[in-house]
Amino acid sequence: MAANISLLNVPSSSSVRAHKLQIPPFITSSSFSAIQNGGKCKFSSVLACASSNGRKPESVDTGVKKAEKILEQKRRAELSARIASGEFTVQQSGFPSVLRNGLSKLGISNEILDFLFKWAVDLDKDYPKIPEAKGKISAIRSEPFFIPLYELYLTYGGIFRLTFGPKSFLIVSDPSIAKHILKDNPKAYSKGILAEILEFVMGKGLIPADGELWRVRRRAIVPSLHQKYVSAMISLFGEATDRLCKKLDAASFDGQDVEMESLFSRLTLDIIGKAVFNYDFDSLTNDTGIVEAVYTVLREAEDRSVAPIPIWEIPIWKDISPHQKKVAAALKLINDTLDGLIAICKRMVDEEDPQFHVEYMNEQDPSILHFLLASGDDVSSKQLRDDLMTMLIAGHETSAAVLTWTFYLLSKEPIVMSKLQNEVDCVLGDRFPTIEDMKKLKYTTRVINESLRLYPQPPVLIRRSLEGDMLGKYPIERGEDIFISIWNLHRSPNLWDDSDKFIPDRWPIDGLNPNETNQNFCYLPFGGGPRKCLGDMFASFEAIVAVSMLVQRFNFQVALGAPPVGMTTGATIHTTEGLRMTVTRRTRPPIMPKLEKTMFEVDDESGKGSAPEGEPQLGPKSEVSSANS
Ligand code: HEM
Repeated sequence: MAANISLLNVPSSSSVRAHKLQIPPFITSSSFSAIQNGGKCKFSSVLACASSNGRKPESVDTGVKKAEKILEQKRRAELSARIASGEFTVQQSGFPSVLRNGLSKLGISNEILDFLFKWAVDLDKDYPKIPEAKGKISAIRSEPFFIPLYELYLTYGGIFRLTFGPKSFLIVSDPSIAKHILKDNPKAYSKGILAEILEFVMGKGLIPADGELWRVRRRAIVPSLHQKYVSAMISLFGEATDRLCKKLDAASFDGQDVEMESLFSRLTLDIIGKAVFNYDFDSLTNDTGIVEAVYTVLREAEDRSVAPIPIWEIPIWKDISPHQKKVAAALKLINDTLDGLIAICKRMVDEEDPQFHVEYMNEQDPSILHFLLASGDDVSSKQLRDDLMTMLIAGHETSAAVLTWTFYLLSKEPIVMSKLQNEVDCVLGDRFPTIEDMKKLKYTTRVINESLRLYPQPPVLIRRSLEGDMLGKYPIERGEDIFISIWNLHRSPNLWDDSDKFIPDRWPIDGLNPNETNQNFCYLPFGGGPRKCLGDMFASFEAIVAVSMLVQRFNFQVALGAPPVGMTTGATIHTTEGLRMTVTRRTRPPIMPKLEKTMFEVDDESGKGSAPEGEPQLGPKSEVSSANS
């Protein structure tokens, strides 16, 4: 997560979500308090209709596509007109942070620099100014926040300042600036608002943690996701997906439609529970107290992120509010469960006297928790719990969202679907996928690469500058809140041909697996630099296994009469009203095995699987826009 926080796909609440606020969980300022979501995304490329996936005659599909296009053009024209009319007004700002940077490097404290530079602002007139968009709250009402940011990006470019009343944010959509923040100078940035919001649930877990604590925890956790562990996870993914298939089988037999988003949320919860701390939520089968508790906490994180007043911080409130009491009870249940699992695992490790080595794995319990304890990880139970909770959230909602949007996209492109099914039939026939199949399921991987391009989870990354820095040609000062819009990077018409279209073939089938490095930071579904997602290979394989097994066995169509599939967001992108599909059993596929080349390789020193890096492949346009120019 998501910033893979999110939080937010609570199966029972998709209709509630539709009416939730549309700002990310990290924007808590009261200046945003008035932002309300009208409930439907107007971005027409995500409107689905029951006629997709070849269900109705071609002419209806074409008509719908035309209507969508017209709506999209109209919406864009309206926003452009508002920008032109001055609803967003360009202003100038900037700070002499080059000088400040130099003084900082000489060891002058930030307090002194802050004092000095209050008086020095006027000296800064020679520096270029970051374009500034002044926003009205109404401008981003009724849409997921990253959609208006996209429109503003088209107007203001790869870096601009967005000011709402007293609050201002830098919006970065330029690959070279994103690279600078994430990879070249990451020490100058913290997780900022994100850490503040997530504290109640993740504590000092790996996502919100900064500085030395983050370094120590990352060094301890990364080795646990070694190649052997990830390979062992393939059967876990397969077994969990098989349970989902059984559910779909029953629904298809009964002629019932299914809401796929909530099922994917349960699938990935079951997987991550086993993978991280060997706990079987079994949420695909049961609604136990602990599953409900997990969703209560996730929902609370979302609610807190958009609440106008942090009412939960009022000491007495949490004791008298029934809702806050429920949240506290849910958190306690999860924490107690995690403490219990840690205690059980500690006993197991004590009894087994493990011969610890780099690819250590307990066959009965291959979980990350077991690895950490066996490694002698010297950490408090509270820190361990925070890390486990962080991975639970990070690896749950992100993966669920990827599967949801992949099936949504597939439902709109029957040709892609049949090509995908063809590959799966050839590679798998009717058996479960194995680790060897991961490199053979090339088109499946491309489908997921492309889905991650169009629906990045999360759509923005959050940072706060810890010192003055240069972003492109612009100086910035300490304390700037920054959103790196992955959505904008992934959909930029300057960077991609047919940027809004779902074209898995844009990624050469025998090319390298695309990642931020070989795509020059135009494509960064797992972030980049030292804080890159550590579950990238885990998540990629999880998606490949789930997608391949599902399309191997079923055909999927958006259900007739299903509500349009709009977007809403916490940190990952959710649908507004779920993804209702009609699922039908496929006839047994023929078995035609073949295919050879490797798409994923083992990552060097970390021992963690990762996509290989290399020269840029076809994907983004070769021209990379830059705010430096
Ligand atoms: C498709 C699924 C996933 C996506 C799209 C995804 C995406 C991301 C992204 C973009 C980041 C960088 C955040 C930032 O720089 O602010 C991140 C970080 C992280 N992810 Fe993932 N993630 C996924 C699955 C997972 C899984 C399965 C796990 C755990 C097994 C995981 C654990 C983490 C952790 C712990 C971090 C924080 C790393 C750090 O700050 O050092 N993610 N993820």
